[in-house]
Amino acid sequence: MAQENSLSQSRFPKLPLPPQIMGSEIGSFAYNTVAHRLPDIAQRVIDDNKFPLAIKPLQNIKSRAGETPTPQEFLENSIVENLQTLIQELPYGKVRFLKDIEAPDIAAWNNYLEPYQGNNWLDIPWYFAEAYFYRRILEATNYFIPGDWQGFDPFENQKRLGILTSSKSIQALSPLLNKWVNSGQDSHPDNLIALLYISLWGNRADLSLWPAESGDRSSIDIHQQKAYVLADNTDAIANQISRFKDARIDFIIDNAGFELFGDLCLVDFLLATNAAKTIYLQLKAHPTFVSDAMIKDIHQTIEFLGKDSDTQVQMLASRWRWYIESDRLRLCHDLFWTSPLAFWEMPDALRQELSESDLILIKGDANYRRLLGDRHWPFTTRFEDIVTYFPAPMVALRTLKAELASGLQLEQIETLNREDPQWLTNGRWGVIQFANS
Ligand SMILES: O=P(O)(O)OC[C@@]1(O)O[C@H](CO)[C@@H](O)[C@@H]1O
Repeated sequence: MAQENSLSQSRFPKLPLPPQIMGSEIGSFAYNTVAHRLPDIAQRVIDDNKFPLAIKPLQNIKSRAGETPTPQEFLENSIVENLQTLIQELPYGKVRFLKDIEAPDIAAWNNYLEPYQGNNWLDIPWYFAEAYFYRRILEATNYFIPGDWQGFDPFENQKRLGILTSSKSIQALSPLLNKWVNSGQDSHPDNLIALLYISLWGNRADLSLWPAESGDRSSIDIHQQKAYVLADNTDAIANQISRFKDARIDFIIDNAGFELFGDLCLVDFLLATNAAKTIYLQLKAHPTFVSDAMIKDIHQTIEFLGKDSDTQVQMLASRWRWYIESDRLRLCHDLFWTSPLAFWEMPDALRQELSESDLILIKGDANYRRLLGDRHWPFTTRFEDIVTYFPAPMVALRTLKAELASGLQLEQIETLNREDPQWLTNGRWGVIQFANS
């Protein structure tokens, strides 16, 4: 039941674009991320993995003023030294072209980087700096280069710990989900709404902000959290989905770990009630933003759940495995999802594909930032007025972890500024916004 989603609509926002968020905004969360959080994340990559020590001390490359390591020098150098060089570059070093010429995205990335040559990490758009940073982590660890570390996920340990620390919540949720799924069609819309909240609050367990070792962030009281949803379109969303039969739904996934478990619970319900005939999970083509999920993370999560001691968890895992085997749950990845581009810069082929969807669910803070082009929109700007360019009806489920927002009321903003000054970045608040353009 694919509605004809018009592609003829403008593929760019209709509203004039406000300025981009820049790391150079001293005192901002963007500045703190580029100057402090990203170096810490790179250091954690070193600490979390047993990379080989320096094969050959980094040639005193810095003496060749303005030059950067050749691909061979990079290969001869150790992964640890590459990561340490990256740490030293942040934030006043110059951004440079990527060197891992074997990578499938090298031409695209070096095209993105062209206009920023000579800039330091603060003088480029914030989202660009983050996406580039995570791509530089893969260059440093030889992710795309044939050899011992090709295809190695440098965040694997963090992701694994992320799900291990959520076992109690997984075992608490599984019987509930199995009951709702087995009640099938006459399952009450309240169950769907509860699953939207579970998906939303799973986004709090974001490993780029809170390393897995900082403990279980998954145990939350869903309905008690309603008060923390600043824009809540769940009723309209449930109403729309209640009219679906055998629809196509796309889910632009965010993080692995407990967040992914919550997202797959929502997927399970949509498939079991036949609201959706097929669900496409849009996943990352390579590791990024520490915990962002790839196809392998889906398989590993289901495998992990299948080995749980609790039969309710085992039951749900076998059902999820069956959805994949019966092609009702399709795992897709695309290099656009790891690119630094705003969502309105999506390639035509991907845009065409997504236009076939009856509803697109979009998870997480980084994706929300890309929906808005990571720009300084007034927080009262209507969300649906910004995302008019999107090729299908969509729902954003986001906990606020960046200084950007839309669709809020002025009095809300004033109250939040007074009562919780860190409300934009502490992950305590969320939005569930629906744009049915
Ligand atoms: O997309 P997610 O996982 O919800 O959050 C990712 C993210 O919030 O992590 C950092 C912390 O704010 C931001 O730089 C980035 O937007």
